[in-house]
Amino acid sequence: MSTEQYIDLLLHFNASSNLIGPMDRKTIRYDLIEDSLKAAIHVAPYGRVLDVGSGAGLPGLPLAIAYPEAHYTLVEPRKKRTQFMTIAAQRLGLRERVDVVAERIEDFVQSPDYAPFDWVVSKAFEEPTAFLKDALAWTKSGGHIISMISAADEASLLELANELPVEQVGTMAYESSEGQARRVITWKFSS
Ligand SMILES: C[S@@+](CC[C@H](N)C(=O)[O-])C[C@H]1O[C@@H](n2cnc3c(N)ncnc32)[C@H](O)[C@@H]1O
Repeated sequence: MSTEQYIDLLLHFNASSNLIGPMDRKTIRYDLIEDSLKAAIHVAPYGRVLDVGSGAGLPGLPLAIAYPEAHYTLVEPRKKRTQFMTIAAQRLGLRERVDVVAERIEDFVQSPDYAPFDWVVSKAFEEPTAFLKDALAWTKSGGHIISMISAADEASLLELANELPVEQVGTMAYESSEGQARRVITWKFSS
Protein backbone atom coordinates (compact mmCIF):
# COMPACT_ATOMS: atom_id res chain seq x y z
CA MET A 1 0.00 0.00 0.00
CA SER A 2 1.57 3.29 -1.07
CA THR A 3 0.63 6.70 -2.39
CA GLU A 4 2.23 5.68 -5.74
CA GLN A 5 -0.31 2.82 -6.00
CA TYR A 6 -3.09 5.30 -5.26
CA ILE A 7 -1.73 7.55 -8.06
CA ASP A 8 -1.77 4.51 -10.41
CA LEU A 9 -5.46 3.97 -9.58
CA LEU A 10 -6.29 7.67 -10.01
CA LEU A 11 -4.61 7.75 -13.42
CA HIS A 12 -6.28 4.51 -14.52
CA PHE A 13 -9.84 5.46 -13.47
CA ASN A 14 -9.43 9.12 -14.43
CA ALA A 15 -9.08 8.08 -18.06
CA SER A 16 -12.70 6.79 -18.11
CA SER A 17 -14.39 8.66 -15.23
CA ASN A 18 -12.74 12.10 -15.17
CA LEU A 19 -12.32 12.08 -11.41
CA ILE A 20 -9.69 14.79 -11.12
CA GLY A 21 -9.49 16.41 -14.58
CA PRO A 22 -6.44 16.09 -16.82
CA MET A 23 -3.32 15.77 -14.63
CA ASP A 24 0.03 14.09 -14.99
CA ARG A 25 1.71 11.97 -12.31
CA LYS A 26 4.03 14.73 -11.16
CA THR A 27 1.21 17.23 -10.65
CA ILE A 28 -0.94 14.62 -8.88
CA ARG A 29 1.98 13.83 -6.59
CA TYR A 30 2.55 17.46 -5.63
CA ASP A 31 -0.90 19.11 -5.78
CA LEU A 32 -3.02 16.19 -4.59
CA ILE A 33 -0.91 13.77 -2.55
CA GLU A 34 1.67 16.02 -0.88
CA ASP A 35 -1.00 18.67 -0.48
CA SER A 36 -3.26 16.16 1.32
CA LEU A 37 -0.45 15.11 3.65
CA LYS A 38 0.08 18.73 4.69
CA ALA A 39 -3.22 18.47 6.58
CA ALA A 40 -1.28 16.48 9.20
CA ILE A 41 1.47 19.07 9.67
CA HIS A 42 0.43 20.27 13.16
CA VAL A 43 -1.58 17.34 14.54
CA ALA A 44 -1.47 13.92 12.87
CA PRO A 45 -4.84 12.22 12.28
CA TYR A 46 -5.94 10.20 15.30
CA GLY A 47 -8.98 8.33 16.56
CA ARG A 48 -11.97 8.73 14.23
CA VAL A 49 -11.27 10.99 11.25
CA LEU A 50 -13.90 12.64 9.02
CA ASP A 51 -13.14 13.88 5.49
CA VAL A 52 -16.14 15.77 4.09
CA GLY A 53 -16.62 16.08 0.32
CA SER A 54 -13.79 13.67 -0.33
CA GLY A 55 -14.22 13.51 -4.12
CA ALA A 56 -11.72 10.92 -5.31
CA GLY A 57 -10.44 10.45 -1.73
CA LEU A 58 -8.63 13.72 -1.06
CA PRO A 59 -7.23 14.29 1.45
CA GLY A 60 -8.62 11.14 3.18
CA LEU A 61 -6.94 8.32 1.26
CA PRO A 62 -3.36 9.69 1.27
CA LEU A 63 -3.81 10.35 5.01
CA ALA A 64 -5.10 6.80 5.58
CA ILE A 65 -2.02 5.44 3.79
CA ALA A 66 0.41 7.61 5.74
CA TYR A 67 -1.28 7.49 9.18
CA PRO A 68 -2.58 3.95 9.63
CA GLU A 69 -3.42 4.26 13.31
CA ALA A 70 -6.63 6.27 12.70
CA HIS A 71 -10.04 5.18 11.36
CA TYR A 72 -11.32 7.23 8.40
CA THR A 73 -14.85 8.11 7.26
CA LEU A 74 -14.99 9.65 3.79
CA VAL A 75 -18.32 11.34 3.01
CA GLU A 76 -19.11 12.02 -0.64
CA PRO A 77 -22.53 11.96 -2.37
CA ARG A 78 -21.43 11.45 -5.99
CA LYS A 79 -21.64 7.82 -7.07
CA LYS A 80 -18.72 7.61 -9.49
CA ARG A 81 -16.47 9.11 -6.82
CA THR A 82 -17.66 6.81 -4.02
CA GLN A 83 -17.33 3.80 -6.31
CA PHE A 84 -13.77 4.81 -7.07
CA MET A 85 -12.92 5.38 -3.39
CA THR A 86 -14.39 1.99 -2.45
CA ILE A 87 -12.32 0.22 -5.11
CA ALA A 88 -9.21 2.21 -4.19
CA ALA A 89 -9.61 1.45 -0.46
CA GLN A 90 -9.99 -2.26 -1.28
CA ARG A 91 -6.98 -2.41 -3.62
CA LEU A 92 -4.83 -0.43 -1.20
CA GLY A 93 -5.70 -2.78 1.66
CA LEU A 94 -7.46 -0.02 3.61
CA ARG A 95 -10.99 -1.45 3.86
CA GLU A 96 -10.78 -2.21 7.58
CA ARG A 97 -10.06 1.37 8.54
CA VAL A 98 -11.70 3.38 5.76
CA ASP A 99 -15.50 3.75 5.49
CA VAL A 100 -16.82 5.33 2.32
CA VAL A 101 -20.22 6.93 2.93
CA ALA A 102 -22.24 7.69 -0.22
CA GLU A 103 -24.32 10.50 1.27
CA ARG A 104 -24.42 14.24 1.73
CA ILE A 105 -22.95 15.26 5.06
CA GLU A 106 -26.30 16.76 6.13
CA ASP A 107 -27.93 13.34 5.73
CA PHE A 108 -25.04 11.36 7.19
CA VAL A 109 -25.11 13.31 10.47
CA GLN A 110 -28.80 12.39 10.90
CA SER A 111 -28.08 8.65 10.76
CA PRO A 112 -28.45 6.66 14.01
CA ASP A 113 -24.80 5.45 13.97
CA TYR A 114 -23.40 8.96 13.66
CA ALA A 115 -21.20 10.39 16.45
CA PRO A 116 -18.86 13.41 16.31
CA PHE A 117 -15.26 12.83 15.22
CA ASP A 118 -11.81 13.47 16.72
CA TRP A 119 -10.18 15.00 13.66
CA VAL A 120 -12.18 16.69 10.86
CA VAL A 121 -10.88 17.88 7.50
CA SER A 122 -12.13 18.89 4.09
CA LYS A 123 -10.60 20.35 1.00
CA ALA A 124 -12.48 22.45 -1.56
CA PHE A 125 -15.85 21.31 -0.17
CA GLU A 126 -17.40 24.59 1.01
CA GLU A 127 -16.35 28.16 1.81
CA PRO A 128 -13.68 28.07 4.55
CA THR A 129 -15.80 30.11 6.99
CA ALA A 130 -18.84 27.88 6.40
CA PHE A 131 -16.70 24.77 6.88
CA LEU A 132 -15.25 25.96 10.19
CA LYS A 133 -18.72 26.74 11.56
CA ASP A 134 -20.19 23.47 10.28
CA ALA A 135 -17.23 21.39 11.43
CA LEU A 136 -17.84 22.39 15.07
CA ALA A 137 -21.00 20.29 14.98
CA TRP A 138 -19.12 17.27 13.60
CA THR A 139 -16.13 17.45 15.99
CA LYS A 140 -15.85 16.13 19.55
CA SER A 141 -15.04 18.63 22.25
CA GLY A 142 -11.24 18.79 22.41
CA GLY A 143 -10.94 17.48 18.84
CA HIS A 144 -9.19 19.07 15.88
CA ILE A 145 -10.42 20.75 12.68
CA ILE A 146 -8.16 21.26 9.69
CA SER A 147 -8.79 24.14 7.25
CA MET A 148 -7.06 23.72 3.87
CA ILE A 149 -7.53 27.07 2.18
CA SER A 150 -6.21 29.60 -0.26
CA ALA A 151 -4.27 32.48 1.36
CA ALA A 152 -6.94 34.91 0.12
CA ASP A 153 -9.45 33.33 2.56
CA GLU A 154 -7.17 33.49 5.60
CA ALA A 155 -8.16 36.94 6.96
CA SER A 156 -11.92 36.26 6.96
CA LEU A 157 -11.37 32.85 8.54
CA LEU A 158 -9.20 34.27 11.34
CA GLU A 159 -11.79 36.98 11.98
CA LEU A 160 -14.57 34.41 12.28
CA ALA A 161 -12.44 32.17 14.50
CA ASN A 162 -12.28 34.96 17.11
CA GLU A 163 -16.01 34.45 17.68
CA LEU A 164 -15.95 30.65 17.79
CA PRO A 165 -14.87 28.18 20.50
CA VAL A 166 -11.63 27.30 18.70
CA GLU A 167 -7.94 27.82 19.46
CA GLN A 168 -5.47 28.05 16.61
CA VAL A 169 -2.86 25.31 16.91
CA GLY A 170 -0.79 26.41 13.93
CA THR A 171 -0.69 27.84 10.41
CA MET A 172 1.52 26.65 7.58
CA ALA A 173 2.02 28.65 4.39
CA TYR A 174 2.98 26.95 1.13
CA GLU A 175 2.46 27.23 -2.63
CA SER A 176 0.74 24.99 -5.16
CA SER A 177 2.73 23.85 -8.20
CA GLU A 178 1.27 26.85 -10.05
CA GLY A 179 2.42 29.29 -7.38
CA GLN A 180 -0.93 29.83 -5.63
CA ALA A 181 -0.48 30.77 -1.98
CA ARG A 182 -2.13 28.16 0.26
CA ARG A 183 -2.57 27.67 3.99
CA VAL A 184 -3.20 24.81 6.37
CA ILE A 185 -4.69 26.04 9.64
CA THR A 186 -5.25 23.62 12.49
CA TRP A 187 -7.85 24.39 15.17
CA LYS A 188 -8.59 22.79 18.48
CA PHE A 189 -12.28 22.77 19.40
CA SER A 190 -12.40 23.98 22.97
CA SER A 191 -16.05 24.14 23.92
C1 LIG B 1 -14.40 20.43 -5.39
S1 LIG B 1 -14.71 18.80 -4.86
C2 LIG B 1 -13.32 18.49 -3.82
C3 LIG B 1 -13.01 17.03 -3.75
C4 LIG B 1 -11.77 16.70 -2.91
N1 LIG B 1 -11.93 17.09 -1.53
C5 LIG B 1 -10.54 17.33 -3.51
O1 LIG B 1 -9.94 18.21 -2.86
O2 LIG B 1 -10.16 16.96 -4.63
C6 LIG B 1 -16.02 18.98 -3.65
C7 LIG B 1 -16.70 17.67 -3.33
O3 LIG B 1 -17.70 17.88 -2.32
C8 LIG B 1 -18.78 17.02 -2.61
N2 LIG B 1 -19.99 17.54 -1.95
C9 LIG B 1 -20.83 18.50 -2.41
N3 LIG B 1 -21.83 18.70 -1.55
C10 LIG B 1 -21.64 17.82 -0.53
C11 LIG B 1 -22.34 17.55 0.68
N4 LIG B 1 -23.48 18.20 0.96
N5 LIG B 1 -21.85 16.60 1.53
C12 LIG B 1 -20.69 15.96 1.23
N6 LIG B 1 -19.98 16.19 0.09
C13 LIG B 1 -20.45 17.09 -0.77
C14 LIG B 1 -18.86 17.05 -4.13
O4 LIG B 1 -19.60 15.95 -4.65
C15 LIG B 1 -17.40 17.05 -4.52
O5 LIG B 1 -16.90 15.74 -4.77
